[in-house]
Amino acid sequence: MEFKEYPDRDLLALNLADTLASELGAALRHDDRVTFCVPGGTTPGPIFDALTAVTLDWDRVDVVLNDERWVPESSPRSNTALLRKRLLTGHAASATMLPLHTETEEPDLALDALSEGLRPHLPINVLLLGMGTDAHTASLFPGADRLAEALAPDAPILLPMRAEGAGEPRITITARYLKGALSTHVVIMGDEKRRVLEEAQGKKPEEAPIAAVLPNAVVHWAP
Ligand SMILES: O=C(O)[C@H](O)[C@@H](O)[C@H](O)[C@H](O)COP(=O)(O)O
Repeated sequence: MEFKEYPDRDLLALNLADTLASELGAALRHDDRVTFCVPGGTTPGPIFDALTAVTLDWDRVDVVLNDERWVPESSPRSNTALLRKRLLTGHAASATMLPLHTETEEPDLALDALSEGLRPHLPINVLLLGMGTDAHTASLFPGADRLAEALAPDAPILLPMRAEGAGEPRITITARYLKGALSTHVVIMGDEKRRVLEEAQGKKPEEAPIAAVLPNAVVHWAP
């Protein structure tokens, strides 16, 4: 794991957006299409804002969420809606969003169709992950009902996930396919998340799921 510390959140957002854009650019020189996998939640908005100002062959970029909350796109908790608003705009408006949500009542019913939609776009070229203060990443929550399956080496691409700390049911890319990414960045802000991340390094992914992706990750932190 590599740890990068920034003096403040604005500088983190600008520098990390720059790093992600140059990795996407390098991948685009090599491949016809490139998969960029990103978190929802509150942290990545300013990074997305900076990315939308970057000139890239966005029309050859496929964007997919790490995970989604099973709520309609009209909900303020919809990560899909966040992406449409903050990432698929400006220069990045020509990128393609690979869906991680459908209007079915439960994520379980949409799993096969969404997984088949993702399969041709794997492995992920550039992966950005967030982390919660319970050490979850994507929707790999400690204590979640299907965490063991999602951490298994033979896991399917997607699994539904229900956990106490998660609010609504979720759908998540499993650890196997997150770990298969060609480049991995984790973004965290604040002292509490830094402490949680440092402690997670000595723990098993069953206890602190972020530990599953840390060995190959660059962690970006600002106070
Ligand atoms: O849908 C989600 O909730 C995310 O994808 C999730 O894994 C997120 O990255 C962390 O919960 C951190 O969230 P914050 O950035 O809001 O702290």
